[in-house]
Amino acid sequence: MTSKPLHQPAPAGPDADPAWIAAHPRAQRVPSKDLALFISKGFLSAEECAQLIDRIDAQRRPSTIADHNGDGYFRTSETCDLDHDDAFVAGINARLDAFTGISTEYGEPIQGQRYSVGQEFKAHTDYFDPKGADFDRYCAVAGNRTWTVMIYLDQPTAGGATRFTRIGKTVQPETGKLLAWNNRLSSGAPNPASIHHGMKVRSGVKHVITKWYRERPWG
Ligand SMILES: O=C(O)CCC(=O)C(=O)O
Ligand SMILES: [Fe+2]
Repeated sequence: MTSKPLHQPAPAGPDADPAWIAAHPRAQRVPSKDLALFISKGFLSAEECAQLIDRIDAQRRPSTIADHNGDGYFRTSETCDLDHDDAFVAGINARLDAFTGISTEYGEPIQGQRYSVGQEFKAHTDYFDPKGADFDRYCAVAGNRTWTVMIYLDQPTAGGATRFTRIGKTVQPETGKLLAWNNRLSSGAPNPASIHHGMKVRSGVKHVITKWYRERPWG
């Protein structure tokens, strides 16, 4: 069943309003004074998740990271750039924009990530370090990342949780479950409390989609 969690019309501005997200009938805010983090179970149906998994498995490549720190095992998953000319993908993208209330031009294209047993993405932030060597390369045009939206497409039989290490919150993968968080402080500066770890899959496989919004229009 496809959920209809949104109240309309979406504001479609450059930034998300946490109060507006919190008002979605199926969104819950995780109690934390340091991070605006929301969970919405059943955002996608199992059928929609399966369709995305098929596309990710067909187009995956090794994942990469910015500001490489010398640890070749930091992010061992595979990544897929989903094709937004595909009407199904474009439809999911529009629903994520409607969930956040952010205007579509601020969004990067949705990516897929796939983790098999032993793969992980160690603790990191989704924003780019303004002092990092790769900042200009990734942020000169659109600015830094603002909000992250992520959806679990399946459930590994063991492992694969997302652990927000600074705020002490661990989220278990569940088919169709959406997470959304603000990577900035109210000042607009990056929020170090957004650090999170895509933990090792111990058994089974894990697929997610990730979408990041930017300070300025993308591309
Ligand atoms: O797979 C996860 O649980 C986290 C993924 C993630 O943090 C990312 O792709 O930036
Ligand atoms: Fe991340």
